[in-house]
Amino acid sequence: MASNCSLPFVYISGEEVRRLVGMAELIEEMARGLRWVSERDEGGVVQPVRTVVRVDKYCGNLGLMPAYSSKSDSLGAKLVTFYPHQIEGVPSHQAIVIVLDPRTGTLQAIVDGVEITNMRTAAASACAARALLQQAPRVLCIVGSGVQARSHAEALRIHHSFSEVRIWGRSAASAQRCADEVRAKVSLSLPDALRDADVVVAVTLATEPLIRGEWLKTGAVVISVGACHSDWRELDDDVMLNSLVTVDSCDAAMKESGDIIQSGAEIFAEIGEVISGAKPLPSLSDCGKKFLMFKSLGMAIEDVLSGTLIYHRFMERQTSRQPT
Ligand SMILES: NC(=O)C1=CN([C@@H]2O[C@H](COP(=O)(O)OP(=O)(O)OC[C@H]3O[C@@H](n4cnc5c(N)ncnc54)[C@H](O)[C@@H]3O)[C@@H](O)[C@H]2O)C=CC1
Ligand SMILES: O=C([O-])C1=[NH+]CCC1
Repeated sequence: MASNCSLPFVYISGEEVRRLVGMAELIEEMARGLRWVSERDEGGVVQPVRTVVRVDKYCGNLGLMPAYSSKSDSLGAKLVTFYPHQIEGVPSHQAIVIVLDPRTGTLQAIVDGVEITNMRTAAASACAARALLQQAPRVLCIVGSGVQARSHAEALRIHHSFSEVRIWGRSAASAQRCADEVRAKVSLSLPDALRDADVVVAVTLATEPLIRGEWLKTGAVVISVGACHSDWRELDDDVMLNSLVTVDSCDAAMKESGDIIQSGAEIFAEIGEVISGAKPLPSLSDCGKKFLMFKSLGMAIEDVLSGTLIYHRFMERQTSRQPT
């Protein structure tokens, strides 16, 4: 705890986050969190829908995301900024997660929130893919080539072995860099990238519909991670109205998801209800739909469960290194 020893709390960097927690275990942690959220009072999660402070002068946003879980006894909050038109070299999303002692309210840790956001978002998507896929998938298409594209390529491969992973990005050079890093192929045209894909992950900063239903294979699982404002879109009405729609949180979706609000698509369930078995998936032909989709907006509980797990790991390591 060298650099932290004079503070009553610890600071945990992004590099340490990566060392302390793996994607596979975070997937299971997110599955618990998603289930608890959907169990309402019984699940013991308290989390208001994110408050977003708009910084219109700079086209930025500051999200405030507090949460408590009585089941895991975790209390904390994330502060996240997202600046879609970011300047070169500055990440579009920056964050810190604070971990508090739920018994006293005392600050225990400030954890780098960038790495937590990257990992927990992809881990939640991997839970959703596992819950929604009806058969083993072959082709994964990732639309977008930023940091979430990379973490999703890692997380989705944990439970599924894709024979092909495709990346499409607005900039061919950035798509190529991303594809090289994650061992995937670049597709230069979006319809080609989507053709016959079993799983489609949309991780862009698009504000207008980008993915069209006519380009998707019937039965595709679509995971939409971007478009977190009521006036932003990533998917067209054809995708939305022909999908069996699941979300991380109904309350958040009805406030923040432009794709859901503007298309008028009905929400079938929260993904936690599918994971727990409370809402079994109907067959697509029975419900007259073509696609299954998960709309992820990101929830505070995902950050607080991750931050608490990382904090406990960090403290265990410190204790085991203390001279006796
Ligand atoms: N649901 C959740 O829990 C979370 C969602 N997000 C969202 O995921 C998305 C991706 O985030 P990051 O990878 O961190 O961002 P990033 O800045 O690293 O990457 C964004 C990608 O979107 C592309 N892009 C920007 N505008 C576009 C457009 N009009 N059409 C097509 N592509 C476009 C960029 O070229 C880049 O490849 C964002 O919308 C972000 O807000 C991020 C964190 C958590
Ligand atoms: O959950 C999250 O951290 C975010 N969701 C959209 C932008 C950031």
